[in-house]
Amino acid sequence: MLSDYFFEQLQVQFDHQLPFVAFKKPDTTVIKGLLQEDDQLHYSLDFTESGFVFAPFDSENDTFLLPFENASIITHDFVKGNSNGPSNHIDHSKNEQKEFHIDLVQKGIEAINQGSFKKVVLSRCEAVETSDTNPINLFKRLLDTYPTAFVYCWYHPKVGLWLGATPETLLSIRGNRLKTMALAGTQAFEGATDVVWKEKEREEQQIVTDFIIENLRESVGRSQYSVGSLQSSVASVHSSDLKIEVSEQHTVRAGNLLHLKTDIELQLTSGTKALKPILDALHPTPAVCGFPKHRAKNFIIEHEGYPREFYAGFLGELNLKESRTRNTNRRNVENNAYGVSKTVSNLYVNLRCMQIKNDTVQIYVGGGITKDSDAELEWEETVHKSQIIKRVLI
Ligand SMILES: C=C(O[C@H]1C=CC=C(C(=O)O)[C@@H]1O)C(=O)O
Repeated sequence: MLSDYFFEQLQVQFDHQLPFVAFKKPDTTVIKGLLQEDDQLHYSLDFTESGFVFAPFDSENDTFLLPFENASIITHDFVKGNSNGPSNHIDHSKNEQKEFHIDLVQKGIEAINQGSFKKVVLSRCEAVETSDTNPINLFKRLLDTYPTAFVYCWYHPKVGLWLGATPETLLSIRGNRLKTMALAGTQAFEGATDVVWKEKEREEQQIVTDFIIENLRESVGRSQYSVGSLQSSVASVHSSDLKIEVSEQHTVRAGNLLHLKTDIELQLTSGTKALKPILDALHPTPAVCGFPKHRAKNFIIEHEGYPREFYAGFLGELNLKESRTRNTNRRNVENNAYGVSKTVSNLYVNLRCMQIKNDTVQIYVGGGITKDSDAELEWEETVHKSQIIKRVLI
């Protein structure tokens, strides 16, 4: 029984096989739903459109859009329910899966040793049987279990049904402020976050940070950056000399896992706001693909043995017009008359996700491979990651 009206509307939309997306951002308590009134497919061609974007791992494939102007927007205040907690789901990853993945990782390490690339992210897709594939129930369980993730449910009858709870932001732009992150390196969370990281994970994450800085520098403009400056005050920005602020590597928790993260921010100048060059330069980052990008991507497409589709793609609000009152100080009556309008994009990397197809759940999980990887441990890492989704299955 779906008692809540918000969730009932999603269910009706799904029953009528009409497109919708529902999502909650990590820093909010509001769940938003966009319900499209017909089943027409819309595309994003150059990221100038306005709507909820759903982009694949491989940018050669179509990027879909649920345009704001074609959707009814509904919202709901998130109140944590009691549907989280260990599920009854029995975890038996198949042996053939393990052999295939270990073999794949070994091939990746060989290619690295032969100088083909420095890092590659190798993944697998696991089909899991569950007694409840209702997307609205699964969405509710994801919301309850992962309150600090970007949690979503995306459906289009002509494309498919995807859900996830991702810890990774690809890009967030609010007005002139651009924020992103390098997230990589994994260990199991065992009660403490002040853990020691091995050189392998530090290097794997540093590759992502360096790639993002270098590609922002090229796509946004000439820049300089300083490590560890995010806490300090922002220096004044010269129009032709962008300053990229980069935090130290630090540990963050995502469900049963810990990752290494670096926050990266910069101020855009007018004339550098087109999203396409930035997204083309960044996506897919070495957190989900590898370095150098094209060689790693070719290796993935050739060897993984399944199409990633939207796993490791990105999704979120694109060019949303946000209006705010400039000044809430009652005495400053004159300024109250002016509203401030900003264009906002909040895009997330589609990780810790599942696709529901023919009443089966397909879980997508991967991990970064470097010269120091151990194939057995890389397999274990994907098992840990798969538990994030399995925890909401019954
Ligand atoms: C590719 C995935 O995670 C990425 C994000 C964080 C840590 C990762 C890692 O340790 O390999 C991956 O780069 C995934 O969850 O499928």
